[in-house]
Amino acid sequence: MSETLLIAVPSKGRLQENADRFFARAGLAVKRSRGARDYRGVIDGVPGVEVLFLSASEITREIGVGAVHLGITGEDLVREVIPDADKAVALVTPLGFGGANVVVAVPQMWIDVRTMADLDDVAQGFHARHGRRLRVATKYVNLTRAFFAEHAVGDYLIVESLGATEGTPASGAADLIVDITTTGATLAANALKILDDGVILKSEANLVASLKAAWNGRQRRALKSLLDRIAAEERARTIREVRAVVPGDARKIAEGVIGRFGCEAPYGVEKSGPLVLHCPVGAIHPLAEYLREQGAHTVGVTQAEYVFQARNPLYDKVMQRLEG
Ligand SMILES: Nc1ncnc2c1ncn2[C@@H]1O[C@H](COP(=O)(O)OP(=O)(O)OP(=O)(O)O)[C@@H](O)[C@H]1O
Ligand SMILES: O=P(O)(O)OC[C@H]1O[C@H](OP(=O)(O)OP(=O)(O)O)[C@H](O)[C@@H]1O
Ligand SMILES: [Mg+2]
Repeated sequence: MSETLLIAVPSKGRLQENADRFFARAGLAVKRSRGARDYRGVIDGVPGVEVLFLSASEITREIGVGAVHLGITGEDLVREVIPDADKAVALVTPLGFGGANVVVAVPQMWIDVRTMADLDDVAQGFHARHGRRLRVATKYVNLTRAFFAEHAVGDYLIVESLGATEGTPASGAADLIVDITTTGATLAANALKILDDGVILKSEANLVASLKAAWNGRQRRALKSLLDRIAAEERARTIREVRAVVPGDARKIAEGVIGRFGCEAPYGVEKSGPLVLHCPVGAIHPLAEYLREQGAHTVGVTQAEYVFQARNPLYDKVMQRLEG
């Protein structure tokens, strides 16, 4: 393999646009090389990185065998496609898009079937009544097998489906399905309902690192350089910078709000202030209220573009998994 770090990025489908936006947010300009090799690209200003444009399912396979170092793909695909995924990959960070649940859904007409236990009852009597086993249409064969085994449902047959899975109960090709859903519109249009305990996985797009790939020093440095920008953007997005001047000892107030609101004082606090805090987005309003109760005249809140920290939790996570 070459010396470069290979990162696989969705080239089409519903993850592509969001993946482009994710890189842009982190200040990473992904450039497609022109000409015959335009399924490859580079990232401006980050040497030693090569980008591959693939479909989400191809990305997942490549990560699983260690043919690429990093990729963006759905957790559903990771768990379905990669054997022993927990050992083969590190989920570096969830990306906040591509959200979808993998679910067990049955015809709405099956009014007595609400849970996996009910489904087991149906499965057990099914062969005697119909002369064949219950059929489950899905492309998530491995997730289905594992989930049904967990619920001790054994008497069924998987019908592999590569598209229009939701239509198979109506067409008679299957009795129920396991598929991915976001809005539920496709299930509803096909008169299917999700079992009460039938959510197999809540998935979203992740930045995923392969633990099977060869990671030499140059590739690790390139990873650090990428994750440095990604972590700084993530930190900036999830906190707000809060400024205030309080009467009295600012260090005491800082101590209080750090415990109470989950804030940090990243630049330290002098006795005479001012307070500069990094606080979780959800804590901003109660914090602003509190600081005014403590005598602050004005509380300013801004969103940083990047917050670079000495330790990079994303890089550390990958290194721990590689070395552990
Ligand atoms: N409503 C949804 N339906 C399907 N996939 C979704 C949905 N929402 C998010 N996703 C994510 O997108 C992934 C699939 O993306 P997409 O269908 O665009 O590519 P793909 O299935 O890999 O393409 P192909 O099958 O052509 O190789 C899913 O595995 C899932 O992680
Ligand atoms: O719950 P909903 O919001 O209705 O979304 C779910 C549907 O979207 C996906 O199909 P997609 O459009 O990707 O077509 P595909 O089956 O060809 O991948 C998925 O396979 C479901 O059929
Ligand atoms: Mg699809």
